[in-house]
Amino acid sequence: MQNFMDENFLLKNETAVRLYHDYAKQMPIIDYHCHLSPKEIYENKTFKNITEAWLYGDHYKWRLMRANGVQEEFITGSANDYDKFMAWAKTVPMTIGNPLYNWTHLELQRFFGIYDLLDEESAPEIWEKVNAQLNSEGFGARDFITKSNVKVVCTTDDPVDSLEYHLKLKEDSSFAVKVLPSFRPDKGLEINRDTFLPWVEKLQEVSGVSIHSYDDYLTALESRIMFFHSVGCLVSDHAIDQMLYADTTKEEAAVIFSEALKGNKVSLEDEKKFKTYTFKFLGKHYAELGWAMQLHINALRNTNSKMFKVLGPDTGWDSINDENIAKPLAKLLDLIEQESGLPKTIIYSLNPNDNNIIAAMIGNFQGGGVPGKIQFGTAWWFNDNKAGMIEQMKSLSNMGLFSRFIGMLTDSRSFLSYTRHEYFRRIVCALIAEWVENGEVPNNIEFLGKIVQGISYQNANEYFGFEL
Ligand SMILES: O=C(O)[C@@H](O)[C@H](O)[C@H](O)C(=O)CO
Repeated sequence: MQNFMDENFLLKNETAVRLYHDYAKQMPIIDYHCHLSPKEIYENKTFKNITEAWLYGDHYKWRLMRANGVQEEFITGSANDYDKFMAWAKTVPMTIGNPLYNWTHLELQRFFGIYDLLDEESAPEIWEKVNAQLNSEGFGARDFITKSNVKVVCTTDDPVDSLEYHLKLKEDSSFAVKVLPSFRPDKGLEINRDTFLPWVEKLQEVSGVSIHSYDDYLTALESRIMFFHSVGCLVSDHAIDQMLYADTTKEEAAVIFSEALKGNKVSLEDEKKFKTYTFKFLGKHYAELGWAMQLHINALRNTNSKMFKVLGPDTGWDSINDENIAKPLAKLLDLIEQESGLPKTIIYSLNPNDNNIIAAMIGNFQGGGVPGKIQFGTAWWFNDNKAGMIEQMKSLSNMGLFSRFIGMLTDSRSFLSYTRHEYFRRIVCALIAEWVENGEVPNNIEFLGKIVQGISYQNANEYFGFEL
């Protein structure tokens, strides 16, 4: 029986052990999609206690605490930080089988040198030990990033954002890590949401373009793309909760936009047309600038209306959508490919039933001399666990090139989440080692080690052009 989370955690045979310890472990991290605050990075935010670092924004933990019967007061409510930590500590033993059980202990091990199991009994001492470290030198936001050997962080940013802190970080030679914005124009595409018109107002203000027409709108969007590019942006990101497509023309999209500008809701068919044409426009500009375009498809967000009113988005009330994606996705990719050529594109679906659809789809649009140009994105959110990662990687390897996979990201709001890359790398090494043990893959450790280092780091460096 294997010891609990020792140095060979998840590594079931000698090949896996060698691949992880001799090849994967030392590779730097490129976190090309996360929700960290550039302000907190710039200010090297410190954390008064482990509750602030762990529980203030992590809806993954919040969901498990709720499932464990913890009252909301001890999750996002008015309880004090110690009581919230105790509520999480009581929940942790109940999370066995969930990745948070392992992530929690990995974070205690890697950042605080604590190898005890976290539970109600050990919590008081762990609270003291961790907080003593958090309140000492070297435990700020920047320190967690540099200690994790992170070379690039791509945050998620609204096109109307000033990028004030990215600009400040760019000028700060004391911090060698690249902190780059990602262009996430969701509010500018969701034409029927109440956020649309206020966002257009803000776009008008920050771009200096008076927006009276769809042409003006596209001009303003382009100006923000160029601004983001000037700050170092190389990635865009789109939450496509429902994959939509409709044949359309710029003239049709312009009429639809004008209707929305008057404050009118548009039909679903017109929403499809507006989104299709605007995506075509965006994809063209992404391709021209060498950006990668991320599509995060099939999330079912804010399902609990009562709690959405209280807590807002990204607070643990989302789940997996089951909208069909194949045809509208293929049509959109084909439209952009025909018109301007697709940008580098990374496709994620929150529904693992879409794994084979995406793994097959990406093969339809590879080319341009770019290895892995169209990527099947790593197991996302509810799939960010051992089974979900293995299933995604098996689909990819069954139909595409696993060796060209750009690998893991944290997608997190916590500075302690970089151990997710270790968790992922261990799973990659175990999967390849299983193929070796089965005689499916030659036991050439140098060759396999090179592939592991590609998936862990080098592929992403080359793919995004970070030039590290
Ligand atoms: O980018 C998204 O829309 C999701 O990743 C969302 O931010 C979600 O709250 C999340 O962080 C899942 O890991």
